[in-house]
Amino acid sequence: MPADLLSTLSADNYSAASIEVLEGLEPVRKRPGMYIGGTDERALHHLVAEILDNSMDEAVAGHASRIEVTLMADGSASVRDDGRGIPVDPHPKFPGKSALEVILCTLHAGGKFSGDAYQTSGGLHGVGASVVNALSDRMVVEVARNRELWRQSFSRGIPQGPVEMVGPTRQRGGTTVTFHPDEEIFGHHRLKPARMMRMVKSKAYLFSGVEIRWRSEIDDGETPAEAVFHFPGGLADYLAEQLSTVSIYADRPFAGSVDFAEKFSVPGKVDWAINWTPARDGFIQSYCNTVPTPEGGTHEAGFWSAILKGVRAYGERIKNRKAEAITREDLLTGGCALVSCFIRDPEFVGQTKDRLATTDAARLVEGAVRDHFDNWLVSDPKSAGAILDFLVLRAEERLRRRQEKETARKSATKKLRLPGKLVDCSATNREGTELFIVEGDSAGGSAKMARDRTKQALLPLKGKILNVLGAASSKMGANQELSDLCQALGTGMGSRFVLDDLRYDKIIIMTDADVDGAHIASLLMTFFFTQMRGMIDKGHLYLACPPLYRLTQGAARIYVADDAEKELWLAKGLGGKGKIDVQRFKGLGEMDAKDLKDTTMNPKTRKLIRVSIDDEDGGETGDLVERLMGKKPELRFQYISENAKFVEELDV
Ligand SMILES: Nc1ncnc2c1ncn2[C@@H]1O[C@H](COP(=O)(O)OP(=O)(O)OP(=O)(O)O)[C@@H](O)[C@H]1O
Repeated sequence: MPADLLSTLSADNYSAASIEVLEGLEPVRKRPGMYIGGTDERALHHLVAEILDNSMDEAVAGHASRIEVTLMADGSASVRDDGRGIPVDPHPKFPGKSALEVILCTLHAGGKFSGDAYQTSGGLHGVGASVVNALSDRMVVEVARNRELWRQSFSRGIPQGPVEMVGPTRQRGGTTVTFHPDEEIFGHHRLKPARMMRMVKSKAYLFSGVEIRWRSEIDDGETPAEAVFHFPGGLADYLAEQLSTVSIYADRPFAGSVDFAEKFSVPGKVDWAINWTPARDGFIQSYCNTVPTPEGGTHEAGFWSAILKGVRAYGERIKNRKAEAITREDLLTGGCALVSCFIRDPEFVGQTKDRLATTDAARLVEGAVRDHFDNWLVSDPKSAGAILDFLVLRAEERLRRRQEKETARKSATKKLRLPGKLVDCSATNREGTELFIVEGDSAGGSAKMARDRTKQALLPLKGKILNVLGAASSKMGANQELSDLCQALGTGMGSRFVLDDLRYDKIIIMTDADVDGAHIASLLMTFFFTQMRGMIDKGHLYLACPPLYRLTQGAARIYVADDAEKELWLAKGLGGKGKIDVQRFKGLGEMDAKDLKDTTMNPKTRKLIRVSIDDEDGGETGDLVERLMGKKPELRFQYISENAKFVEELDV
């Protein structure tokens, strides 16, 4: 919504009384996204990570060696460790409250701030356990200390009584946290055995000093009900498992572990493993203090820097001048790496800790890995030579492509047989360009007027495209709409897909805000997911979010996305004079060019959703696409019955 409008709308009723102060754990329930990144399935599993990370911190600190994680039949999760046990004695600063209650019911309460109780911990904000407590309708914490068992129960962050001594126990120490995620927050999402077990297993790989026992009372038909994870081989084993089905360049990966105390006189260490394969795109999975950092950060930067310098130096050593051209981008093509560092006082971006920001981590990791890598390359000239040749080839390919691309767009537009209905943009290179795939010719009309002709291109599609799941490739090739789409994108599909040939930066699916529109968008996403997966992985695919209503009251005008938002504004008023006029857009074609531009196309005012696949996905997305879009109606039916609650909420 334009900013001037916003300000006129609510100037009158904004006063001191509008300023609320949320108390206790209230802010967590009000804005869960701020603490766990949303309320979706990923966020739900993040609750388990928070509790498991606490037990891992106990293990890494040398106080626990066994952790048990259980997914229970009622959807609760329980994490038990044999560590020191959360302190239960009265807290000196909160009279009448135990340390346990303070930890569970107060944000920013914890034992990891000073570094005395834990040297290198994944926890640092003192928030995790209380957030899980706030977002669970039931939580029970049991603590064994000095052979006494203590227990306290909570509901939605509120203690259901004080901590009580239940009786003697044979356990010397330990903590068991059992929680049931609140459906008010997470709706129909449930903890999934496969996803939980993957998380548990990866933790065991990250710290060989721990044994993690997994148990699930929920049977998903594929995940074992019980398993014990203990990996003395650490990351090298983890990488070998991940690359077990592809050919690799080095028989044994470049793997190792360096204690920072020995080299730099600071606490902490780094473990790593890397190998190259010609068979798939590379990846890096990084961790800091056993917390996954899917967005990377300084430890990853330090690692790549060591590898890059090592590869170039080795090239120089064996007089292969071409190695100078290798860049970090080339390392990642086929380079599969795991990096896990342990440092004191890590600085992460956000509570979900997706990226490490500690500057020093880059220096420490680079310094630790570099010498080892040089030695490894020299000690195994066969693997080193093969990897160097592979990387030089990748660098040459990249340079050739870049050269081609510099002249490409212009000549490609001439050379390529572009589909007649493509309304192309005039920019000569890809940067900043967008292709809107629009539903129907009429929508194409107003979009044509609304677009920025230098950067925004349009491809109107007629009706529904072919559902590619289960369709023979000959049928796909013969389908006019799909072949237009491929030509416009310039990339080829399936095994012939080449991401570098993509002619636009962003591909934006723009369909009506109704059921048909959603169906067309899902057919297109299925097509991209199965035939042009790299486009999604590299973040080029987006969904436009056209509004459903336009509300006008005198001079005030706003666009809203759905009925709930409409009702809200109808009740509140827009701040203009007279009656509120409601216009429902039945389709994009009904919007005039200005409406479409302001709400959906202008990069300054629109909202876009980026289509992405969860890093920890492990095939779940493919599975779901197959169930929903595949040829077997019984799978679709099964999904709908299992998720009936969700489906009831759909606007059909
Ligand atoms: N399993 C456990 N064993 C021993 N102490 C624990 C355990 N779980 C939690 N604690 C104590 O409770 C404190 C608070 O935990 P909480 O998860 O709220 O925050 P944190 O781990 O300090 O930081 P973060 O918010 O980054 O996770 C910890 O710092 C630790 O002192």
